[in-house]
Amino acid sequence: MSKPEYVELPILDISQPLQPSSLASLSKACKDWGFFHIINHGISKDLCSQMHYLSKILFSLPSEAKLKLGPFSSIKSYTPHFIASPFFESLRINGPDFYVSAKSSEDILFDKQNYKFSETLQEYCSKMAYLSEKILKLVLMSLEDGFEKLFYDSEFSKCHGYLRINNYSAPESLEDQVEGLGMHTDMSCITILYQDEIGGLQVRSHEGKWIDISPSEGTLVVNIGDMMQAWSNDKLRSSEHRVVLKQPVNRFSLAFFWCFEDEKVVLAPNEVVGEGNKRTYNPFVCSNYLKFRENNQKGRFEKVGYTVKDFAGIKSQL
Ligand SMILES: O=C(O)CCC(=O)C(=O)O
Ligand SMILES: [Fe+2]
Repeated sequence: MSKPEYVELPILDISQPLQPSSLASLSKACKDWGFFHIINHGISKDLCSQMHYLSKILFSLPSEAKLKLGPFSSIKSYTPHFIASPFFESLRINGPDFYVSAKSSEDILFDKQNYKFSETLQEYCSKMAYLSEKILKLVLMSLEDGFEKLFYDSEFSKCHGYLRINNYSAPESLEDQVEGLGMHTDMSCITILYQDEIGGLQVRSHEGKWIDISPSEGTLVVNIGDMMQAWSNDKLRSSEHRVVLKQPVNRFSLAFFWCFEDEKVVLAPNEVVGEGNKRTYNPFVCSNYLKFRENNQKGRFEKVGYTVKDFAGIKSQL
């Protein structure tokens, strides 16, 4: 397999108003890669360490305990190994009341011990929800100055978030490169990702090359999801990405997805399409796309019509 190349994605200091040059690099990164980094985001190192600590406790529970939250339980917050990959398992915490969601899993997982599980998750998720709103406004601004004022309240004020705590177990053999999470696009508007220091996240270039998105302390990764790609009439890119496991160690990540409400009709406003440009998507209801993806989950991404383009894209007539 050829060595992945390197891409320099912008690192935005989001504690400061963005300068025109940063907005320009954000705009380019969202169009070319759909990925960028943020720093000074207000998520402390301490909070990330606490999340890591809780994740270790949670995923080291016996399978029987975790499966009480599994696909065949009423709560369904746990995805066991062998669904996404043999190495991947995750726990989902839903908004808008992250505390209640975390507590319902906590009560089933742990007897009476108090690890401050739900409090910590609530703190992390509410900070992520706040950050998502802020970043979405910057992304709108990067499309065109004034779009955040024009569209944020009317189109994005009912967005909601959920967190996936992802655990990748250490592969035994590294002879072939091991896929921890196969190629996919996110269904969100945007995703904010914390990855530990192990590395392995890769984004696919337009030419189909896999490029490493290396971890860096204090930095979060942001990526554009399918909903924003459709809403922006393809001006923002929802890139395929995956996780490869290159070291014989456990890997941990936190993916926070900021999504449209289920009943939202996703349709790029005329101003976003721009005069003289063709629409690239038919309008669709958000939840119908989510169902479409669920039904295709077992299909191989490369072979089966699987993305928002396959679902609602308008085929160009050549
Ligand atoms: O674990 C990672 O770094 C990426 C996870 C991811 O892409 C996802 O959960 O959608
Ligand atoms: Fe993803």
